[in-house]
Amino acid sequence: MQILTAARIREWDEYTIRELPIQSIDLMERASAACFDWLMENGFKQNAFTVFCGKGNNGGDGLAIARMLSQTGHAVTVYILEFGAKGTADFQTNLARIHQTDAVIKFISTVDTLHPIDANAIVIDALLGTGLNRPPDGLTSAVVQHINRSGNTVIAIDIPSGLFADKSSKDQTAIEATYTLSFQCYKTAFLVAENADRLGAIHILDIGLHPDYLSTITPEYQFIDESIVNAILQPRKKFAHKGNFGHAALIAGSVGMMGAALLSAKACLRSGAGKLTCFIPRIGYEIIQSRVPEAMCRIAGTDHIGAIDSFEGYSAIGAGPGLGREDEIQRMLQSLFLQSNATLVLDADALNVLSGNKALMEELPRRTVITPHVKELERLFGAVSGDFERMEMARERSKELGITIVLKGAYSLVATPGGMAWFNSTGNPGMATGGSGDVLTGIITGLAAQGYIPEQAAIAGVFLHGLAGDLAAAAISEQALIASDITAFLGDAFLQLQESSTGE
Ligand SMILES: NC(=O)C1=CN([C@@H]2O[C@H](COP(=O)(O)OP(=O)(O)OC[C@H]3O[C@@H](n4cnc5c(N)ncnc54)[C@H](OP(=O)(O)O)[C@@H]3O)[C@@H](O)[C@H]2O)[C@H](O)CC1
Ligand SMILES: [K+]
Repeated sequence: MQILTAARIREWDEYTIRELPIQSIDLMERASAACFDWLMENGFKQNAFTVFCGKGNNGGDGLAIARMLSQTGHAVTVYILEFGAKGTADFQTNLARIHQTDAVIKFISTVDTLHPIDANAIVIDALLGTGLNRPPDGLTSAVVQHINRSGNTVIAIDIPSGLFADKSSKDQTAIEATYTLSFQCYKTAFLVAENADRLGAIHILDIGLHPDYLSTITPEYQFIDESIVNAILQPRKKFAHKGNFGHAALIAGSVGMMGAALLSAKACLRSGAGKLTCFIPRIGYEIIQSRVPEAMCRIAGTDHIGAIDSFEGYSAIGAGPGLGREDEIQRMLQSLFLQSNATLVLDADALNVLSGNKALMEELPRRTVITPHVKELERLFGAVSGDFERMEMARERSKELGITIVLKGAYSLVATPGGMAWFNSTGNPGMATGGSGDVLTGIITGLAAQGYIPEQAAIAGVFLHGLAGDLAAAAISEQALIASDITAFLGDAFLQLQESSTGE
């Protein structure tokens, strides 16, 4: 699924009106009917409604929905936010149409005309949509706060009023919706943590915008879905041998942190790598040898990793889980960057070492994937004011350094050197648990070892990681999920992908 900016959505609207063709008012009718149908199919058949409308097309949608509700016997009160200016043409048409119904229509022109909302009514928020061009203030802000304070169920049309579709709305007054019914595609605003309290449950409604438009644009953001991952992953050939699937290496673990190495190693093997060598300190030798018999072990250092003589012979090397931050580790990473031709996957302490020595960043090979969480990204590249700036920073640094950046979060973002950014669509809060990141490092390393280029390994890796987590949560709950369950369900994740590609 595409994630489009407000400007792109407007273009898509115009393209549909021109090419389908369809009249603008009929497109509004379709959008409104999709909302009305959703309300009828999702438990709101018996309710009374209070509909708040602005005078743009979002308000036009609100009026059309109100008409449909009134015509089907619902008690409907409509409040129109009135600044004296005329509404859009489609708003005006729908205003004329709603006068033919029993809906009660009232205007809000001052704060004094704000009346308590009927406690039993479902509130429809159609004040402002993707046409928002400044933070709400004055009367608009007062109406938004009035709705938020009511405690009623609030259903936002297209986007909670007061939220920008594609930039930060932090500290701005905005509707806190229970549900958001949005048209056709995700907006970036739906994917950032800073808006979490405003969006409620999001439902994307198909309003039949012309699909051909999408082939005329390169969107800034995309969702990673099954079809994208299936296009990346290749089936294993009948006469293949383990040499065809690469040799992965993991540099991980230290005293007290061998679990991180273990989690990465198992996930790496379960991702299909042909062979795996683990570079570990002596302290972890028996642990890895007995718990992951499929992996080979090379000892480097005693309590933590020390010098490694050769990085040759590996198609991908993952470094970071449970490493520690000793000076020797910094020297080891420096020689890794200089000597290895493999795809590198850097996480956790490898990133902390990089943050402590920014000069080392200049030496990062271009075939590197880094997998920071929010704090690690800021330690690497500097503080930001919010989620949107952070995403932009990931994109910029990815282009500048020529590396792939996986910014981990509820919707992990994969920023690629070509300037594209991909949001992951799988995963759940149960995965916010120790070791989950180590599993991801193992998966991406395992995929890269098989010859997938860094950005493909990152895109397929985050998707598989999230999907395995979703399957694990479905089986044992989000609460009980631990990182090794993600690895345990990787097989089911691969099977689900295969089924979706063969249409079984
Ligand atoms: N393709 C689709 O998805 C369809 C979307 N539809 C609906 O249309 C809206 C977008 O409608 P639009 O008329 O472009 O914009 P809005 O209704 O969001 O806003 C209208 C005007 O409001 C003014 N504005 C902007 N910011 C503020 C603010 N902070 N306070 C007060 N007023 C504000 C601004 O006008 P100004 O002259 O005052 O600058 C806006 O122009 C979309 O969200 C969908 O709901 C179609 O119905 C179907 C297809
Ligand atoms: K709205």
